[in-house]
Amino acid sequence: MTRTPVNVTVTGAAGQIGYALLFRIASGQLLGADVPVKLRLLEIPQGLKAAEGTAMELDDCAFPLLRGIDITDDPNVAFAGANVALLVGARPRTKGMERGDLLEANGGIFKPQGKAINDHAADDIKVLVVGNPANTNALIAQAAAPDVPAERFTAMTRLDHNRAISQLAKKTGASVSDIKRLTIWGNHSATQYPDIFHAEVAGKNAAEIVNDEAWLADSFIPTVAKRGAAIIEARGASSAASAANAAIDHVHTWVNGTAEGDWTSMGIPSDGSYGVPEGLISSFPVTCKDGEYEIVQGLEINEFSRGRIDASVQELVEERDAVRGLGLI
Ligand SMILES: NC(=O)c1ccc[n+]([C@@H]2O[C@H](COP(=O)([O-])OP(=O)(O)OC[C@H]3O[C@@H](n4cnc5c(N)ncnc54)[C@H](O)[C@@H]3O)[C@@H](O)[C@H]2O)c1
Ligand SMILES: O=C(O)C[C@H](O)C(=O)O
Repeated sequence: MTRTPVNVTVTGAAGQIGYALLFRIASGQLLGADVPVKLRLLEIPQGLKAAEGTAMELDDCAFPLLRGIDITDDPNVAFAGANVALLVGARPRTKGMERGDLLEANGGIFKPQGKAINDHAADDIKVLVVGNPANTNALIAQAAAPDVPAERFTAMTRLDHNRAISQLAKKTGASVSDIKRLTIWGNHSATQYPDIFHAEVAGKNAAEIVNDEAWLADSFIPTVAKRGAAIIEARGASSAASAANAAIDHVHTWVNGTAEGDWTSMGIPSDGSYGVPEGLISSFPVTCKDGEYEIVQGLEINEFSRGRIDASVQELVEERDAVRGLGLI
């Protein structure tokens, strides 16, 4: 355990997801059981006291891998030397707020954070945006960081991916570990498309096993795509522990790789693959190896999938055009 600690910055550290996330990072679940970490917690001034309370609890866990905790409300300090940044803090939509207002308010958060990452983060920085609207917030941060390779900015669709695996496991009676090669395409929103046409259940094609297009269209896809709203309805607050779990999964897979024969879903800048306009941060099937990801190529996209991918991508185009109109990118 003589390794140099990895600097992990978490924004919105005093929020619900932050509370579910920080203990898992400090215990080694984000990067590995032999990787020491230093935490940098970024909050707004009103959140600093609660973040200090969480830091006290982190101390009280006596995690062997945790080598320090800094708390700040200054992005330039929070991202100094950051190797991994989890951008969780965002402005939620409140009553009477239009979509444009939400994008503008989040631009006020993600633009300066992108600039601070550009100016102060470590050369190997990897960024995961969790705060909604995650794909477009990632685009805003990325645009403000021209010196950082664009592919280091990613958005979280791993929660959707995990939700889809769980629903498919229930439907087929398989265990979740038997399900491979599932894909979330598009936006982390109700237009996302969870695709089982290339997925496998215990080595057999999932769509053939299910063999029920009505279930796909009327049950599976809406259940996965609207799960976030269903959790809010049930809990009175948005998903937190499952979102933190997905953030851990996303970064762990990015850093440590996908299993042989499997892939995962990540919101990443498009290279034009599968007809998704270049530069949009959209969810794709990806494999990861040696800290890099690659889009899975050559999948045949049937008519059922094509229309759904295009609809979600169209929403991303509209979000991109809106933030462009606001001068945020
Ligand atoms: N991508 C996904 O799958 C997914 C899933 C669940 C939730 N989310 C999103 O994650 C975000 C956080 O959710 P939560 O439940 O933790 O919310 P929360 O309101 O409990 O916490 C957000 C925290 O961010 C802080 N914050 C606000 N502006 C900040 C800034 N400029 N810098 C640093 N901190 C700031 C707030 O003070 C607050 O403590 C929301 O946008 C939510 O919609 C995304
Ligand atoms: O916070 C939300 O709007 C929902 C969240 O993105 C989720 O998917 O659970």
